[in-house]
Amino acid sequence: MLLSVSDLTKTYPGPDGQITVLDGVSMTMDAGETLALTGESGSGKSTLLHLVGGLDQPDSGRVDIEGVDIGALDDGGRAAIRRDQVGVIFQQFNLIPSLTVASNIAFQARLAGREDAAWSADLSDRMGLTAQLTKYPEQLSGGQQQRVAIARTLAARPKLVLADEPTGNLDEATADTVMTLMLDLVTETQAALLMVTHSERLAARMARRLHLRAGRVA
Ligand SMILES: Nc1ncnc2c1ncn2[C@@H]1O[C@H](COP(=O)(O)OP(=O)(O)OP(=O)(O)O)[C@@H](O)[C@H]1O
Repeated sequence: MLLSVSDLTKTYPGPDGQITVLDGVSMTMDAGETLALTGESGSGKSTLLHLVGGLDQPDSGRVDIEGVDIGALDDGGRAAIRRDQVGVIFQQFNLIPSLTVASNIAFQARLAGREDAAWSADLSDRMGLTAQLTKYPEQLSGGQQQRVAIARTLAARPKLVLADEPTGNLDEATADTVMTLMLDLVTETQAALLMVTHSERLAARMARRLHLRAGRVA
């Protein structure tokens, strides 16, 4: 099993005391699986994604990635898991403004010790970014930046890809094309994909679905 989430709870401080955002969420994913995370706005989808990626800590419960309890790791250990095993794609791209598109794409793969020029070139080509490689992020459209963010994550060949509305900024036709590419690429690299989406159309293209309602698996 690649990912195991057990009885995860998370609260945030609210005006009238703690607000429970996740209320005992459990789930698992095997290597290579695709899973759509759906639910109304505020149901806890992004919070769950952050906890799985070790970007935030739960109040209770645990997350295991490849059998390692990431809550038991120190900051350095969690950073190493994020660098080596997990790729995140958020709506806000988080590209590095001072690096070219090509360097942005190579960046995470280099950090993970898996730089592979041929694979990066293949990704750039398939994402339609070859003509943009020497440009800087600010010179790209939103949709192009989104594709760079996806290519950068896949270039490092993570075992688990966490994506929060990765095609949320794209028009429907482009979103479908990028989604097809993403699904092809995760299949090729045997990565698992856990993706938050509000789109029924995109959710239907994933193998499984987990629906959250008020912080619980519905
Ligand atoms: N850092 C925070 N501090 C306080 N409350 C927070 C924080 N982050 C999230 N929340 C609250 O937790 C709840 C769940 O947020 P979350 O972003 O996980 O929902 P979501 O299902 O991803 O929503 P959306 O579809 O709108 O992105 C919301 O009520 C939100 O206001």
